[in-house]
Amino acid sequence: DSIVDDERTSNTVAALKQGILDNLFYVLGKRVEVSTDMDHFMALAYTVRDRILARWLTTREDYAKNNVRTVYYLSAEFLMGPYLASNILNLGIDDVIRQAAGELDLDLNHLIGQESEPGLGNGGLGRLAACYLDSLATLGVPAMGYGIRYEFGMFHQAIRDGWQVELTDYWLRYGNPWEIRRPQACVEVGFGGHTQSWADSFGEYKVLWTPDEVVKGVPFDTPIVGYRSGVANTLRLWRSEANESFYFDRFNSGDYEGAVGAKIFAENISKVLYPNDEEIRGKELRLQQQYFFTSCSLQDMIRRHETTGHSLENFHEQCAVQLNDTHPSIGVAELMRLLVDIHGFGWDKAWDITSHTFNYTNHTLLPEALERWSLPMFQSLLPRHLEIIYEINSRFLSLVRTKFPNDEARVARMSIIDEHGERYVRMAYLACVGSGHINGVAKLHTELLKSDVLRDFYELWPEKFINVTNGVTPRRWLAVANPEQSELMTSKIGHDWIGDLDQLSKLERYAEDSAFRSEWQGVQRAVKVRLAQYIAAKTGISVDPSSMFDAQVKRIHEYKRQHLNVLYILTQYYRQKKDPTLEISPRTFLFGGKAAPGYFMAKLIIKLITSVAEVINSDPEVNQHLKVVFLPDYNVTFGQLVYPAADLSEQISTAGKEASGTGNMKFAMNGALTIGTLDGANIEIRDAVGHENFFLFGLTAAEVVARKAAGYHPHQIYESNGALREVIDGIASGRFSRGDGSLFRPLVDGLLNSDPYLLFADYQTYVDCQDRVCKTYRDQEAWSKMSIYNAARMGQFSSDRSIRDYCKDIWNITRFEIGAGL
Ligand SMILES: CCc1ccc([C@H](C)CC(=O)N[C@@H]2O[C@H](CO)[C@@H](O)[C@H](O)[C@H]2O)cc1
Repeated sequence: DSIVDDERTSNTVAALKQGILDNLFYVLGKRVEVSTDMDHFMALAYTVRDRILARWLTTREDYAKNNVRTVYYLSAEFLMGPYLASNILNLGIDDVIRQAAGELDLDLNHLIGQESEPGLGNGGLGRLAACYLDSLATLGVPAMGYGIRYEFGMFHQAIRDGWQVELTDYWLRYGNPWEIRRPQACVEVGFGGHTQSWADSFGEYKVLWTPDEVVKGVPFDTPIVGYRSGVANTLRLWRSEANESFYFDRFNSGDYEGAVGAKIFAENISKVLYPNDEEIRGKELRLQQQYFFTSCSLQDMIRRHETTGHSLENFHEQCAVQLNDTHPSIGVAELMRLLVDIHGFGWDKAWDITSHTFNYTNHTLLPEALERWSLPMFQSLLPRHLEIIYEINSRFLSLVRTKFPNDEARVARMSIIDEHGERYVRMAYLACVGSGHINGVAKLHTELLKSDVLRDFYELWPEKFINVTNGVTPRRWLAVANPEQSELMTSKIGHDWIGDLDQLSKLERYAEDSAFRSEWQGVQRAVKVRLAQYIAAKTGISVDPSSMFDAQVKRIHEYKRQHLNVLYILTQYYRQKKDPTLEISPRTFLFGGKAAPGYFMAKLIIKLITSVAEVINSDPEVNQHLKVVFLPDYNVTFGQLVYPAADLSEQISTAGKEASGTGNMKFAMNGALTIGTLDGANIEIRDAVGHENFFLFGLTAAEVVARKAAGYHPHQIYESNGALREVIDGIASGRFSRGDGSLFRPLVDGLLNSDPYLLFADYQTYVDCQDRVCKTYRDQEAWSKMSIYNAARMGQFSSDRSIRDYCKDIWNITRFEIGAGL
C-alpha cells in the first residue's frame, strides 16, 4: 500500500526489533531479562499497532478531506477474535516480523497464542460483523463499526462430568493493546423519566424528555486495517460509565444510595454480553444495552457530520447505517428524537432523513428470536421513544389502509404494536418501516422472509427487499488459519487470491493432477496432526489423524440438529457391536459449541454427546473405528484450528431454519466436503462446488412445511425403522448414561411425541448419505479431487463479494482508494 513508514515504523527487521524492545521498556516498563510471554506479546502487539497508526490517521484525514459517504455498521456483537496474526498479514509484514522476533529468541506463533480473544459475540451474527469489517477496510470502503465494549464477553465453556459449565470471560485482565480510549468523544444517554409537551409560539408541537438516569458513553477505538489496502477503518465500542455531575449532585446532597445506585446502574449497562443466541429473554438490561450503544453512535455520527461542515439536511446522503438484526433498531426512533426534539426538524423532513439512512439485515426466521419489548417496560425505560413509535406506527398504518383498503386484519398484523397480551413493540416491524432496504443473508432465507415472516411488508414494499448472501474473510479463515494450504495454493496460482478469492478457480485444473492431489493430501494430513495434538492437550483423548475428521462446530440448538448427528453415530455403533468384523472406515466425530445458559435441551444435547463419547471411546470393540470428541470452549481461535483440519463438514439443520450459516463456507474453503440439507447457504455452496461434490440429504424447506401441515407423527417412523428404534431405545435405556434411563427422557420423549425439527423424517436419508460418505472416503484420490474442487469454487463466499453487493445494492457506495480521491 502507498503509506510511507518513517524510521520508527519502517518494516525492516532492525526497526521491528527496536520497536519490540522500545515498547517493552517504554510502554510496559519491563527489561527483557524479567519479561514474561504476556509482556512479549504486548510489546509485539504495540509494535504492530505502531505500524497501523499512520494508516489510521491518513485514512481519517482522507475521508474528511474528501467528505466521503460512510457506512456505519451497528451491531450489538462483534466477534473479532485475536488481532495479532491477521494484523500482521494485512500489513504484509509476516516474514520480517517473524525474523525480528526470532532474532530476539521470541517464537512468533507462541506469542500469537498469548492473546485472549475479545469474545464480544455469540456466534454467526457477531462473527459476520467482524468479517465484514475486514472486507470494508480491504476494499477501501469508508466505514465504522459501532458496538458495545462488554467488560465480560461470551462465557468460557468447561465440561464437568459431561455437562456444560459457564465461566466468566475476563478478556481485559491483561489490558487490550489494540484499543485507544477516547474520553473527549464521550456522549450522554438518558433513561426513564417523563416527557412534557407544549405548543411553541409558532404553534409547533414541542416535547421535552426529562430522563431520571443519565449515563456517560465513553468510546474505545480499535483500528481495522485492510489487507494490503493502506486503509484502516475504526471499530468504536462504547463503555457506559457514571456521569460525574449526575453522580456528585446526589453524593453532595447526602443521597449516597442514590449516588452509588447511579454509578452501578451506569456501569452495569456495558458489563456483560447476553449469551443468548436465537432466543429473546426480554430482560430490561438488554434493552438498555441496545438503546445505550445506538444512541451513543447516532449522537456521534451527527456530531461528526456537523463538525465536517455538513448540515443535517443531507445526513442520509453522507451516512448509510446498517442495522445488524433488530438489536440496534431502536435507532429508528432515536434518530427521529434527535432530529425533531434536539435539532428542531419537522416530522416529515426528519422521517425522510431517517427512512433513507437505515437499512435492516434479518438473520433469523425463528419466531422466538424476533425481538419484541413489552409496552410497560418500554414506557418506563424509553417514554419519549414510545411516543415517537406510536406516531411512526399511526402514519404507517394509514399508509397500509390506503394501499390495502378494508383489510383491518392486515393492519393489525402489520402494526408495530402487537395488541395481544400486555402488548408489545415488534422491533422487526419498526426496522422494516424505518429502513430503505431489508435483506436476508442467503437466497432461500430472503425468499422465506418474503413469503412468510415478513410477507405483508414484502407485499407493501417489494422494492425494499434484497438478498445479500453471507461471506467470510479469506484472510483469517484461510491465509491465517491454514498457512499450509495457502502456501500450496500460492505456489500454483500466486497470492492474489487472498485479496481476490475468485482467483481460486485457477486451482480447478490441479484437481485432475495426481501430483498436486498428493501435495493436497499431505497438507491436509499436517493440519489434522496439529488438531490431534490440540485435542490431546485439551481433552486427553488421542484421535487418529488418518481417520476421517467429521466436524460439527456451531452453537448448540435443536434446529442445528447436533442430536441427529448422534443418532447416526449410534447407528454405526450398533452396526459395529453387532458385527465386530464389519469394516467401518475409521471416523472421528468432532463436536464444539456453546449452549445458551438457560437453554435446557441444548445443554442436554451436550450431555448426550459427552455420554456417548464416554461409552464409545472406552469400548475396544468400536473405538478403533469410532471416536467421539466434544471440544470445550468453541470460539474464533478454536475455529481457526478446526475448519482447516476437517474432512467432512456437518451442515444438517432442518431445511428452512438456518438463515445462512458461515461455518459451512469456512469448511468448504479449506477443502472439507459438506454433508448437508438444502438449507441456508448450503444450497448456494452446492450449486457453486458442483452437486457431485456435495453430500445432500433430507427434506427441502417446502417439504418440511408440507410434512408438518399434513400431520407429522414421528412415533410411526420410530416403529417402522428398526435401526432408529434400536438407537432411541438404547438412549432411553440408560445404556449411555451409566444406567440412568431418566436422564435423556426429555430428549427421547420430545423426539417420539413431536420432533419439531423432523430428525426422524430425515434419519434414514441422513444415514444413507453418511454411508455414501464412507464409501467415497475410501477412495482418497476421488475424495481429494472433490476437496480441491470445493476449495477452488468458493470464491463467491468471500465477505469481499458480500460487501461489494451491499455497496452496489444497498449503500450506493463506490470504492475509495486512499489518496486517489473520489
Ligand atoms: C435476542 C437474542 C438473539 C441473539 C442473536 C441472534 C442472532 C440473529 C443469531 C445469529 O447469530 N443468527 C445467525 O446469523 C448468521 C449470520 O447471518 C447466519 O449465518 C446464521 O444462519 C444465523 O443463525 C438472534 C437473537
